[in-house]
Amino acid sequence: MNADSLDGRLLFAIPKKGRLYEKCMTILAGADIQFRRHARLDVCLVLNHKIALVFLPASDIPSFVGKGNVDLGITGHDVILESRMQEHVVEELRLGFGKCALQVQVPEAGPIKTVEDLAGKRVVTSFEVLAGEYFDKYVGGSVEAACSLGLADGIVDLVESGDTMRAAGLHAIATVLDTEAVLIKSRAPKHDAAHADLIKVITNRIRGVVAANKYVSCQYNISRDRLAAASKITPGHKAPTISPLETDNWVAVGVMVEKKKIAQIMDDLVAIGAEDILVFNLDNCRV
Ligand SMILES: Nc1ncnc2c1ncn2[C@@H]1O[C@H](COP(=O)(O)OP(=O)(O)OP(=O)(O)O)[C@@H](O)[C@H]1O
Ligand SMILES: O=P(O)(O)OC[C@H]1O[C@H](OP(=O)(O)OP(=O)(O)O)[C@H](O)[C@@H]1O
Repeated sequence: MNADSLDGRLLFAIPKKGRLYEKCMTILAGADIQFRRHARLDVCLVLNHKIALVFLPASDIPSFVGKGNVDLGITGHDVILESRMQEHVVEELRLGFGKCALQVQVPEAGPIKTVEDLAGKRVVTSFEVLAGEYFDKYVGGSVEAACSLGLADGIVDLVESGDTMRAAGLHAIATVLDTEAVLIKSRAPKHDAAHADLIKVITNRIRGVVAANKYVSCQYNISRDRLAAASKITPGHKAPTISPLETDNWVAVGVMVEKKKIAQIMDDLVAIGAEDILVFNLDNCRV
């Protein structure tokens, strides 16, 4: 591929490997961004849009986007702050995956119980900026946040399930930051005029895919006299869709519900007399 073939294309940076990679592939498929990535090539043309995907390490994406070398990117919120690019990028959309927390961890059975106990001690981390700022605030900068291996009294690292931390005999004593994957664009884009519309289209498509992962469609029957109670349990996105049934005083209700709340909501609906409760996953949506 020569540089000419990128002419006029929106450049979209995607993590080339690691924790965010697979989910990014799902998002791109959901947004109908079609491509064929040839082995080992880190730039690839999108077949059905004037876009080229640029596969980069997640940690390099904020500065590529911030400096306007690429137009859009997906990376972790933590990585943006760690590379001090928050002033240079706009976080357009939280993507609902890559959720984890940057935590201060110390040996479970050791003497250190609080962040203050780490004063004057040695902390190892690859998040020098975030850890450095955190310790400046809490223990007056006397903790050395060194990005190197070696004997340490504590570490600052990402925790999702906590398995890695527990396997190492550590436990968390403080959270520096909660993070998730985000869609970012440059605050000072080089090609904004030409690409602004395409950025809007892509952002809206991805917003639809993310919402479809977050919500389910729920449908149930209930007697009309209990409709007010039911509407409190499932208010819906704008309002519930109510359709009459061919039976006296019964209605069918259709609503969107947050996926993580659906089990409790079904319990609550059954408790007020709802019947025939059906729940459907969404493939895609615009809300
Ligand atoms: N356990 C995890 N659970 C959820 N998200 C994570 C987890 N670990 C990392 N992330 C997110 O993914 C981003 C990239 O992390 P990842 O470890 O996949 O990078 P990587 O490209 O493999 O880098 P490296 O292996 O060089 O550290 C992190 O900055 C964070 O936002
Ligand atoms: O709480 P957990 O679910 O165990 O996840 C936390 C681990 O995940 C990340 O590393 P990853 O496994 O992505 O590999 P890395 O060390 O190459 O970054 C992070 O650095 C932790 O080590």
